[in-house]
Amino acid sequence: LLRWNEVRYSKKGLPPGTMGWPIFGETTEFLKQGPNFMKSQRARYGSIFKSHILGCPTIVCMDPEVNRYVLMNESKGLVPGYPQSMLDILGKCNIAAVHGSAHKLMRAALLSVVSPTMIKDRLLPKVDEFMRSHLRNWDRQIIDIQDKTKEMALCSSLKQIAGIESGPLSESFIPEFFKLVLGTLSLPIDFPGTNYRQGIQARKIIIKLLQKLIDERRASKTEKDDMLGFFMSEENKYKLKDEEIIDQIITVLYSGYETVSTTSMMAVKFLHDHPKVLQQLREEHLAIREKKNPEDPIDWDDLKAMKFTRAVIFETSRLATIVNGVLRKTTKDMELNGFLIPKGWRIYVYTREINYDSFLYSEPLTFNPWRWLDKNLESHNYFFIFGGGTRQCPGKELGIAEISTFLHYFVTKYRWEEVGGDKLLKFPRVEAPSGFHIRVSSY
Ligand code: HEM
Repeated sequence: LLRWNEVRYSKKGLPPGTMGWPIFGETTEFLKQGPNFMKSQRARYGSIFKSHILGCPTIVCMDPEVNRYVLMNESKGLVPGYPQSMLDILGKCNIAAVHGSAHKLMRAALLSVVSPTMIKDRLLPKVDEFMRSHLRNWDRQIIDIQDKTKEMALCSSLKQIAGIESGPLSESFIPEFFKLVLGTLSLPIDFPGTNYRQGIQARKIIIKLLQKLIDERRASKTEKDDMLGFFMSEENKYKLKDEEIIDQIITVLYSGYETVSTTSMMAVKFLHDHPKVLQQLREEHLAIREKKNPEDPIDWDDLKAMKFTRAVIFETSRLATIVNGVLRKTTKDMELNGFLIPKGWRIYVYTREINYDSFLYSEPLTFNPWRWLDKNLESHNYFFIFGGGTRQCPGKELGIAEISTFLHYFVTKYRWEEVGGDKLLKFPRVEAPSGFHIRVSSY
């Protein structure tokens, strides 16, 4: 079978590599050995090799220059290649499901609700208010910071999107959102009880809840200063249909959920392990607090002054590798770096190893936020922490604003120690399977 499968995919011009078993391919090796599988294949076949993972014939690309090319050249037939379950559950107007001019429109509309002006005037005040109340009463508690940062990412988004705070709406929304997330990561098997079916049902409920909200707002003719209010506003030049607005909202919730929460959790972990970094971070935040009354919120100028915080966030994302890479697929046969890639194949733009490249980052395994202050690393050509090219993360600054505000209140109010023994998995996702527990006390 192994041989048959190799012959089946042995088209001339394809990169070297192995295809594993029919149907399963090399998915088990990929998930079990993770980064080591990728590194050993690279050692054997070079930075571009073929494989069969997660149900598709795939070209894994670990070459920074070629990765950059793939990200910059969507128009040449390199469109997002995310799994079917994700597309079904996130909706047909979801940004990852649209290409060309439709993508341009959806992206521009999305960028307008997370623009610097929106963050400054409308979103940051909400984030600030949310973080204050979320971090209240942690004193002398043992908390699971993984749980708390997940709740934080979701509830902070709900507040920014539609002013949704604790109450009946959030109580019906949150469990459905969790089902939706699980569904997007499952095999598309539409059978009663499967995660996929539950995800599809959760999507329907979420659509109903959001549509009701839109109808109520329209009927009451009130204009709110949140993201939904901006999408619906007369002055907004992007006139989206209701179903498009709803898919945009689901996109914002989904894209900012695991990224923001995991980065925040890992920042807490690295700060705990590196007291000098924590000390400098705390000084930055105490200096901001000193100029304010206790009740004054974090504003745009404060955010801009948080230079070291930004460096801590980048260094956390780099060292923990919150995002291993992104997926594309070919819409036609094409040539890539001298190889011929058939139509419909996945391209795994695998960026993880770039984070540990000693040419870009000296002593790459050391947690050293100062490296981001010395040089302008954020604008180098292979900075892929937030993706790149036409689909570079539109929520980057909003995500950084949220994590910075969280860190502001966390490090100025509390000190903490790990309760210990909690395991952290690094691959395929950064997570603490049994939670990540810390003992918190007031500072
Ligand atoms: C630390 C936090 C974050 C990280 C590390 C991150 C990372 C990324 C990456 C790597 C991509 C590229 C995906 C691809 O090329 O297929 C991306 C795209 C995207 N991100 Fe983020 N993200 C973060 C926060 C957010 C937030 C808060 C939002 C909310 C608005 C958001 C919304 C999006 C959207 C909508 C896309 C797709 C853009 C497109 O297809 O044009 N992200 N993000």
